[in-house]
Amino acid sequence: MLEDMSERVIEVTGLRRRYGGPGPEGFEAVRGMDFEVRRGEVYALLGTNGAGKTSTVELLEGLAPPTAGQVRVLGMDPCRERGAVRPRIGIMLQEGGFPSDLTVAETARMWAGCTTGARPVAEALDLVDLGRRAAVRVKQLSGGERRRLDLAMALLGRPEVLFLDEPTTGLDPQARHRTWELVAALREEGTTVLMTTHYLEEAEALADRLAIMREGRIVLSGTPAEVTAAQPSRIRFRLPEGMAPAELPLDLPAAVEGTRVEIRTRDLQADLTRLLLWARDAGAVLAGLDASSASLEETFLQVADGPAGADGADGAQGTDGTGGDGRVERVTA
Ligand SMILES: Nc1ncnc2c1ncn2[C@@H]1O[C@H](COP(=O)(O)OP(=O)(O)OP(=O)(O)O)[C@@H](O)[C@H]1O
Repeated sequence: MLEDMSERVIEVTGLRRRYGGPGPEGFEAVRGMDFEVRRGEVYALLGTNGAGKTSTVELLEGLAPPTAGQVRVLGMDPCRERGAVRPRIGIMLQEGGFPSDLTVAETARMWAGCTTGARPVAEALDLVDLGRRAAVRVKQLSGGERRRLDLAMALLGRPEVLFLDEPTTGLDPQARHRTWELVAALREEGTTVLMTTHYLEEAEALADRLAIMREGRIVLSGTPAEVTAAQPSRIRFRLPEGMAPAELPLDLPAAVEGTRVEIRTRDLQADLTRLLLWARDAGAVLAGLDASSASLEETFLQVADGPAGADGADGAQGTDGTGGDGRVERVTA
C-alpha cells in the first residue's frame, strides 16, 4: 500500500502542560504549542535546558494528558486511545531504565514479548551495533551502549512514528553518526520521527523541519534553511592597506575592529555584489574575504535564550541585528 506522505501524523494545537496544580506553587512547562509533522518527516525540537521539550514529547507519547489543547498521533488521542496508538509508535525516553541484571538479549526478548509484530531480537540489536554485546548484562554496558539499547527497543515494533528524546546524548562520535544513518534510513522507509536534541549539527543533519523552543513555546520553526535565513549573513574581510573605515561604501555600514571588517546583511548576494564592484572600481584588495549564511548554532544562540515574547509566536523578529525592512544596519564588534 502506498503511504500518503502528506498525511499529518502528529498534530498539536494549543498544547499546554502544567505541573503541580493551578496555584503559584505550580509551573507551566508547555505554554501553547502548535505544530504538525507529516508522514515520513523528521521533526526536531530544540531548546535550552528546561525549555519544555521532554514535557511536550511525553504528551505526544501519551504518557500524560495535556492541561489544555489537543494532541493527535495517527489521528488519535495518544493518552485516551493509548491501546490503539501504542503498538504503532516507538518511544526512546531520555532515561530508559531497563532491569540491570538482565543481559542485553534477555532484555530484548522480554521487550519483544510485550511488542506487537516485533522484529527478530537479533535484527533489532544489529541495527544499533549491539549484536556482539547480546550476552552482556545491562549494568555492564557503557552509557552510550545503554542509549543504543534504548533505541533498539524503540525500534522493535517497526514503529510508524518514532519518538527520540536526546537519542545520541552520551554516544561517541562514531556511534552518533551510525545513529544518524539509522534515522535517515528509517525516514527513507517512511517512518515519521519526532526528536529532541541539544546537538545542532544533529538537527541540521537529520531534521526536515525543526522548532526552537523557549520557555514552553515555539519561538522559531521551519526547515533548517528557513530557520537560519531568519538571521543575517556575514561578509568578512580585512581593511585594504592604507584605507580608512570611512572609505568603505557608505551604504554598507560595517563593524571594524583593527583591520577586521564585518558586514551583516539580509541580502547576501546583492550586498556582496555591490562590495565586489566597489572594490574593483576602487582597486581595493579585500584580503581574507569570506561570505557566509548564519549557522543554526548562531540562530539558536540568538533566539533560544532570554525571556519569551508576550505570545512567543514570532521570536525571530527583532533578534537578527538587521532593520525591520531587512536592510543591514551597523553592528558593534
Ligand atoms: N514533574 C515535574 N514537576 C514540576 N516541574 C517539572 C516536572 N518535570 C519538568 N518540570 C519543569 O518543567 C520545565 C521543562 O522541563 P523539560 O524536562 O520538559 O525541559 P527540557 O526542554 O526537556 O529540558 P532538558 O533539555 O534539560 O531535557 C523545567 O523547568 C522543569 O523543571
